[in-house]
Amino acid sequence: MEDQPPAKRQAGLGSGYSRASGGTVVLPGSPLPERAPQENSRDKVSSQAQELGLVTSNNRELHLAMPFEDQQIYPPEANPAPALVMGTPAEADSGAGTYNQPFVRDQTAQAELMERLSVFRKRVKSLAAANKAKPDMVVNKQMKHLLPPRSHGHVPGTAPGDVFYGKGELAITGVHSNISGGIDCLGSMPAYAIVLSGGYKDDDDFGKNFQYSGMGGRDADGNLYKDQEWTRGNLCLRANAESKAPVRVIRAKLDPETKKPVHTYDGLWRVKKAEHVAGIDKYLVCRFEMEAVEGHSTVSAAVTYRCLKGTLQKKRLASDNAADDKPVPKKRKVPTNAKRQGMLMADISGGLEPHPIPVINDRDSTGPPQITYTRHSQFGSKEAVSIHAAALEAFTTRQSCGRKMSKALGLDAPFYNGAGCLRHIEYSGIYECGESCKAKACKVNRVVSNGINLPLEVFNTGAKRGWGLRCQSDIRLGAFICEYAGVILTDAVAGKLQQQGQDAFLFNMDHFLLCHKKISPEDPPEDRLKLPPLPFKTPAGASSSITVDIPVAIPEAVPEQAAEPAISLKASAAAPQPQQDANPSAHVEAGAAICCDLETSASDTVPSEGVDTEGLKSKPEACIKPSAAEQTRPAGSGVLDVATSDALRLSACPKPAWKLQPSLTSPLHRQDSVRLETAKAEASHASAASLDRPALLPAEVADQAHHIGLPLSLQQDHLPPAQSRRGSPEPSSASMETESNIKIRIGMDVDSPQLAICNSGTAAPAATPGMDRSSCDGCHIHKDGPATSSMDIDLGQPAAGSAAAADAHSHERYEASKSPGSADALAADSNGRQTEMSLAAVDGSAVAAAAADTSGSAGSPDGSNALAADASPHKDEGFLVVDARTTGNVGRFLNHKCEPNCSLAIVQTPGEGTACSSSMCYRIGIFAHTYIPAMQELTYDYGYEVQGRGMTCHCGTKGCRKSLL
Ligand SMILES: C[S@@+](CC[C@H](N)C(=O)[O-])C[C@H]1O[C@@H](n2cnc3c(N)ncnc32)[C@H](O)[C@@H]1O
Repeated sequence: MEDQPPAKRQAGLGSGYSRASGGTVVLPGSPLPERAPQENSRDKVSSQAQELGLVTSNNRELHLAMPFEDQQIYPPEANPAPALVMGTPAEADSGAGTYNQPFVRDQTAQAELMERLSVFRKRVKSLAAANKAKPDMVVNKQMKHLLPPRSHGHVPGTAPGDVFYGKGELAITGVHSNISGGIDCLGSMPAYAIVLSGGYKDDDDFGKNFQYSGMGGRDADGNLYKDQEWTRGNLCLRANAESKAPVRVIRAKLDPETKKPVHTYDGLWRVKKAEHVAGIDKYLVCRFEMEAVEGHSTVSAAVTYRCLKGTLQKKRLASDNAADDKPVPKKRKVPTNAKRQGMLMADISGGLEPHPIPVINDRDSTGPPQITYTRHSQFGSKEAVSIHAAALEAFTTRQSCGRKMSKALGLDAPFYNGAGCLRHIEYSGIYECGESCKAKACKVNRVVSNGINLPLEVFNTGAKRGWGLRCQSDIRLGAFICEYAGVILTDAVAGKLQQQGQDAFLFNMDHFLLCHKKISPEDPPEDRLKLPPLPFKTPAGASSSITVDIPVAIPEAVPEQAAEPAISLKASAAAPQPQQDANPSAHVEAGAAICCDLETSASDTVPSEGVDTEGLKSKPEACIKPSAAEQTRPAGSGVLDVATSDALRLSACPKPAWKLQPSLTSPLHRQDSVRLETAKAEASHASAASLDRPALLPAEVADQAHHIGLPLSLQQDHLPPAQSRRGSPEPSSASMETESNIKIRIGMDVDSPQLAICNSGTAAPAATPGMDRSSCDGCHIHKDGPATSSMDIDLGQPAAGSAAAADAHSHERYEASKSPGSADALAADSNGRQTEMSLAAVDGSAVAAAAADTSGSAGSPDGSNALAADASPHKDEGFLVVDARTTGNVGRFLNHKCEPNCSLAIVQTPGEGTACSSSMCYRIGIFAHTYIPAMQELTYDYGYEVQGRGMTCHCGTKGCRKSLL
């Protein structure tokens, strides 16, 4: 290497040049850049060029484009630096070199190189004009004999920052001789050059250093399907690490205008570390940590990251944002020219998501869906904000660190594995960490917070489900898909939308409970859903509830004149009660049963306390019958003072289909009350016949209630065939009553209520007027035993033909609420069109108000007849609903399938980057609960398991329930 002043850098010229970021791109077939003749090499070059016909008409030689005019690593011209020193002979043999001197380009060699490149370009151009396939490969083969021998270090004549168009040009100049592979090497010698294209998941580019994954074991999409081995290129690169021989690095990126790859020679780099580690695809990867050789390298792509894909791009963007102190990724430039067939929009997110989300319709002429895209939910009202804030505050153990929080709650954290996938897909409550958590383990606990990381696309399903969502790549089990974002509304506002039939895009925030795998109550507790407690405790004045739609099994058809269903209460387990709880005037011994037989007739008068409680005390092992006066009311009701120990059983009478099996760990107190209400509604034959959908059985109701914090258990005694989980009820005759709706409200002043409540579901045999209680097999009352609680029993039955009766023909609403101050209440009632279970945190008065509210006009002041005439939709000011009708994200495009591939979880994340006014935020996360191959529609179970307004399900799965709300 001789001492030479650095060459004057020259920008690309001419009409055939397009600018790539930071440099000049020389395109094949374009006029080559011209420059003024140079004294030192022109004659020689010109004669050769003349020979080859590679000189311009004005006798000028051709040159490589010389980008990076603002290049820092070159010494200023005024102060020429010594030439490159290749180190000691030994080092030179190994290719190591010291590279301790600044770089200087060899101009003579540059001219020779340029000449060769010119020939190459000309030939490629002519072959391309003749439509020859892969002209660069062909010409490369033809000119192979002109290639210099492979060597380490800079190829004489090149300089960091030089731009080449295609691997053919890299090969013909000797910068990277392997025209098809990423690693240029021979045998087991240290590698000469690598191309960093950013196409592999395990690559990661941080500019001045990067991580390079080895060769082999990949399928056509770049996914690993087997372990990489220390052979061929991997072995050679490891030799670089051992010998310190530098590697030429070429970064590939797409030219933004031509969309064709542009290769930039980024100079010399060393392999700092070579290791065999588990990659993202779980197979072993040969991974190389690369670092730049100071003064001999540049970072051409660091400013654009266009060569990076997927997680790499996201990581780069994330680190960029962190550096810029911006919480959300930079807005991307949305590509405008759609290439894919049927692509209606290149990116429905308008650049807000890290990946473009195209809208594809290759089936018909339907236009793209019109929505205002939002990455995160926004609050629709101040009320929604305060309910949300109250729910958050309710977590007294709330800590800013999601990991600490989950520990405090005894949850099975960490929630995510190293690849950001849920460790258990049945998680339903997840606490993520924020930016303030600095621990390494906290950093992986930010999956929903980090946002969408999959190449999703909206597409026309063409299967009567409208638009749907799918992913262009395979999705791993437990991977986060997206959140369900929209405008957060209060239950009250959502109820109105629901009344107007505008509920297709409403998502109840506690709906997730139904979207999870249901586990039998017989399963041991440890196998059940791993749920965190939900916000029961609410600051005074605030109100929050969790609402779940729960359909209930439709009982057998009932003759029209059938009257009263019966309910029996039975204390089934004996255990000593604390003496202070004993009530000498009214108690029932543990193991006793209470049978309530209340006759009903049409009347608007609904006494709330009509049961002869004295009779209960004095007539053990007898059924209670209402007084003659009470028989005129439409629904029986009453209060029973019941002694119970640590278990209480409520069973249908006379032939129970389901039993209530509360297993109280704490004794009930005297002021506790259990209210049972039942109502029958008359339905037309048509309605009954249309009940083609099985309902959620009470066991599931209780099971789910258990999982949201009221641990319930149920026993199924006799399940009528008509009520099987997936079966359909028997159609009734025209004059039949089709169901019995039962409202149950249980209040307890205990800290850990454990109650099981179940709809008896046996209206037919129980609802015969004047039924002899002797048919109440096994119903008996014991007088003895401590009285520790009281029960209100309401058996409500709306008048035949009333609006309530007409509307409440197929659904029941279950509501569980707990007041912070006094009583926990669990109630089930009929609410007409909607069947719901809600877990509400309200103050004491709100409980009463809610009860009165749901009771409709026939409700008594104390709400005891809450069920009877209620035909209105959900009226409680409960929890929150996400409305994605017009404002939302891709979550709104996931359709329902009865056998879905995704499930949902409530995720509490830091409020950073969201519209949350508080520091934390509830979000609905959608996760893959199975491995999902690319392009398969992403779906979840909407959870509507009872027939609603008759929308037919078109999910097409084997287990389709045929209907969705
Ligand atoms: C949350 S949106 C899903 C996106 C919707 N497909 C679209 O085109 O925008 C819910 C609506 O999609 C339709 N849908 C979803 N799953 C369905 C299914 N399995 N069968 C029939 N329609 C379905 C229904 O119209 C439903 O009200």
